[in-house]
This record gives sequence, structure tokens and C-alpha cells, in this order.
Amino acid sequence: MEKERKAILEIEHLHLDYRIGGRFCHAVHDVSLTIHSGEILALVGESGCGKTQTALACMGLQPESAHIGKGKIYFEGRELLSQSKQQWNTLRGKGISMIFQEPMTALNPLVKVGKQIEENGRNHGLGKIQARESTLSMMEKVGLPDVGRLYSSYPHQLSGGMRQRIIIAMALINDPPLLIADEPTTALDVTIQKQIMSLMKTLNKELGTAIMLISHDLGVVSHLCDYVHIMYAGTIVENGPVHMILNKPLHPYTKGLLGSIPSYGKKDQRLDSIAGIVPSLENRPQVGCQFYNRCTQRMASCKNISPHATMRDGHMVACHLYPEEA
Ligand SMILES: Nc1ncnc2c1ncn2[C@@H]1O[C@H](COP(=O)(O)OP(=O)(O)OP(=O)(O)O)[C@@H](O)[C@H]1O
Repeated sequence: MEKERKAILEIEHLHLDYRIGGRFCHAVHDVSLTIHSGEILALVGESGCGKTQTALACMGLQPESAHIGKGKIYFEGRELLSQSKQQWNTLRGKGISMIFQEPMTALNPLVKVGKQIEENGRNHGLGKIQARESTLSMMEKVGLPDVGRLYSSYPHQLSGGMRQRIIIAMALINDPPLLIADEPTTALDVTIQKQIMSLMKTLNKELGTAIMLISHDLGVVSHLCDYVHIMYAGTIVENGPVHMILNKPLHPYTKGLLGSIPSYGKKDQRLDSIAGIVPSLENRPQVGCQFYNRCTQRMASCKNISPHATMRDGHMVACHLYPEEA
């Protein structure tokens, strides 16, 4: 029997703008995605594509200068963008937890790491004894050794990988249905990166936590996630189950991202990177395809007409190369 897929997070047509030089510029433009319980969804794109802004909006943590014009975000069916400050505070940590790009900034250097995890539990209603027990058990779940001793360590006494495990334990102590992990391994070396990624997969299976994994590296997320959304210059250009995106990428941007990964690039050939960079907000085209300037397959129509999304078998692409059915 097929498992029931319950929507945990639904983003519908989210627009997030910044006012630059007297006009609103899109950091996030018409982004929609759904994460179901227990799933891992990756949001992938180069730096500056709007991944973090999308995640921050889900936590109500976007900068004050950000303007959310259109769009809705639902968590377990409840609309978030209209909720009160107090409701946001309850949601953060208990409903949705987020691991930020700079993990060290999440830890207080003056407080023992165990205490920091425990406090997060206490903030969301755990009693003293229960919070201590849950902390030690969560420290074990994230693969930390000798947790009784480690509880009393300070952040600087731990390795980078261990600190990241502490941060994951802190994020999961209240058993949130959804974890948003924004580039959780960028500061770590490759071996530790792999260990942390495999830990996330284990925790996803054991605890049933849904994960939105943000990364610029399609290779890193490919082994881990169920669905991938590819984001370019504020918009989702392609999405689908991970095997479809890896085996049959459609959008030239996705192909470019894959071409720069050793295991997916052309065999015995130099790896290709995508020429150019993601344009800054004020330099993004107001009409046409955002990827136009960098696309190797661009056509005349791409410059002036924005591509519509087409969908087939759960695989979405927004590109003029696929005008009707993808
Ligand atoms: N406070 C701000 N004011 C104006 N523009 C901003 C602000 N914060 C972010 N931006 C812009 O919004 C765009 C999207 O940024 P975002 O951080 O979401 O990108 P990203 O895909 O997560 O990349 P990275 O991995 O580098 O964080 C970028 O062009 C960025 O410069």
C-alpha cells in the first residue's frame, strides 16, 4: 500500500522583493513548492539565486527591508505569513527548525554545548529533567561519542564536524516535522561533509523529519534527496524526482550544473562550468528568460518572452525549448 503523502510545507507563488534604486527587484519570483512528511527536498542553484531568501520567508526571518508582495506559505495547512510574532516564535524550533549557513554563529562560545541544546528544549516546554534526558539521547542520535562528557564541553573544544552535530541535535530536540538545512556542510572538509549528509539521511529515516536541503551542489544532494527544485535568479526553472533530474535534465541551467560535477559530466572530457554569473537583483531582465545571457541554447523568443512551466510525469521545466509538453 502506498504511504500517505501529507503536505508539511506548501509555498504558493511566493514573491520577495528588495527596493533598489527606487524600484522593486525580485529576489524570489513566483516560487511554489511542496514538501511532504518524511521527504527530503533539495533547493539547488548557484549563489544569489534566492534559496536562502525563500527559506528565511518560511521562518519569518527575512530582513526587514524585504517585501513579500504576493504568495502564501502553509505549514501543516496553516497560513504562516499572516501569523503573529508569538505564533512565529512557537513555530520556530518546534514546527520548523533551520540550520544556517554559518554554523559557528549558532553556538554561544561561552555556554556548554549540552546546555545549549537543553535550553532549546526548555524554550519549547520541556521540563528540566526531560530536557536533559532528551539532550543526551539526541546527542547520541547524531552520532556523538561519550555524550555525558561532551555535554559539558565548550564549542571551541570540539571539531567542526562535532559542532555541526551539536547544531543538528539542537535543531531536532523538539522533534520538529521539518528541518531546513541551508548549506549545512560548506564549512567542513569533504570527508566530514559526507558523514554529515549521511547523518541527515539517517535522521530523516529514523525520526521521520522532512528536510529542505539548500545547496549549490547538485552532486552533494543527489544521494540524499527525493525531489529537487532547481532555482535560477529567483525562479524555479525545473523540478522533479531526483532520478529524473539527474538522468534526464531538461533545462540548460540544470544541464550546466550537472556538467560541472565529475560523476555526471561527460566521461574523459574536461568538466564544463556555466559561463558568466548570476545577475544581481537590479541587473535581472524584466522580461524574457532570466537565464538568457548565459544559455548556450537560447533562441530569439527567449529574450522577450518569459517561459511558462510545462509538466509531464511530475517533471516540471520552464524553458522555451519545451513549449508544450516536456
Ligand atoms: N538584505 C538584502 N538586501 C538586498 N538584496 C538582498 C538582501 N539579502 C539578499 N539579497 C539578494 O537576494 C538575492 C538572493 O540571495 P540569497 O541569499 O537568497 O541567495 P542564495 O541562493 O541563498 O545564495 P547563497 O548560497 O550565496 O546564500 C541575491 O542577489 C542577494 O544579493
